[in-house]
Amino acid sequence: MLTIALPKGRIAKETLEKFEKAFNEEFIFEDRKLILEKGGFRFLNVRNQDVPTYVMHGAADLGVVGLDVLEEKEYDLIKLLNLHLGKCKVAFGLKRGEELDFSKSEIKVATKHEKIAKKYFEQKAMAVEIIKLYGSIELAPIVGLSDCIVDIVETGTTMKQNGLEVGPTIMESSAHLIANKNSFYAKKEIILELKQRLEEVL
Ligand SMILES: Nc1ncnc2c1ncn2[C@@H]1O[C@H](COP(=O)(O)OP(=O)(O)OP(=O)(O)O)[C@@H](O)[C@H]1O
Ligand SMILES: O=P(O)(O)OC[C@H]1O[C@H](OP(=O)(O)OP(=O)(O)O)[C@H](O)[C@@H]1O
Repeated sequence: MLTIALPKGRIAKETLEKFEKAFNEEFIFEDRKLILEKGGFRFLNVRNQDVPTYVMHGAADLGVVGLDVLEEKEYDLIKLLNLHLGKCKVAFGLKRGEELDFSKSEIKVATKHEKIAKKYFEQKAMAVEIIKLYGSIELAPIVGLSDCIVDIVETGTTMKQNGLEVGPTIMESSAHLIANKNSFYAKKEIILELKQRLEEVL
């Protein structure tokens, strides 16, 4: 049986809709149940950021997750299919009217995306202090916690309403179907069949 980790939260609804179309059946995790069995597949209801962890450890063969989370986890997983949902970018946010002061000996960056931010500054050979936050990232430069932020931008409204401007983009993101490498080679036929079913409803 193939096990697929599906994300809770922001991209849950659109993800379930894709699977509903592909399977031509309703997909509902009843009440507090975290497992759903459908058409010979087992679906897991997990936190968005935990999806790659389940797939990496082989507890799920496949998963659906945003590229931003995948990049942040740095796991060696197969990207099978772009589902073209949950579209956003990971970008800098700066106080309106300000620019990054590259002459500073160390730039303070508040972010949920620690590794993505660190890699960006490493490539530019710039010293950076990463301040890990778990939400409300846009507050950080306004109250002097950091010089800038690296965060998800979808419409840009949150930055705008908090006195920030969207700066350079680090990466574009959308939800992808991902696979565990061993599962992919061991269960290639069924995985490719599922991929095709999803492709047909995109
Ligand atoms: N405006 C947005 N804000 C946040 N994520 C967005 C937005 N637009 C699209 N996304 C995508 O949706 C994914 C899910 O976001 P969500 O807020 O549900 O989870 P999370 O906070 O990253 O994870 P968790 O629930 O595990 O803490 C993100 O990883 C990103 O790829
Ligand atoms: O560009 P926008 O359309 O305004 O969307 C971007 C905002 O949405 C996300 O926040 P979320 O709602 O997940 O809150 P949190 O990060 O504070 O948990 C993200 O971290 C940004 O703050």
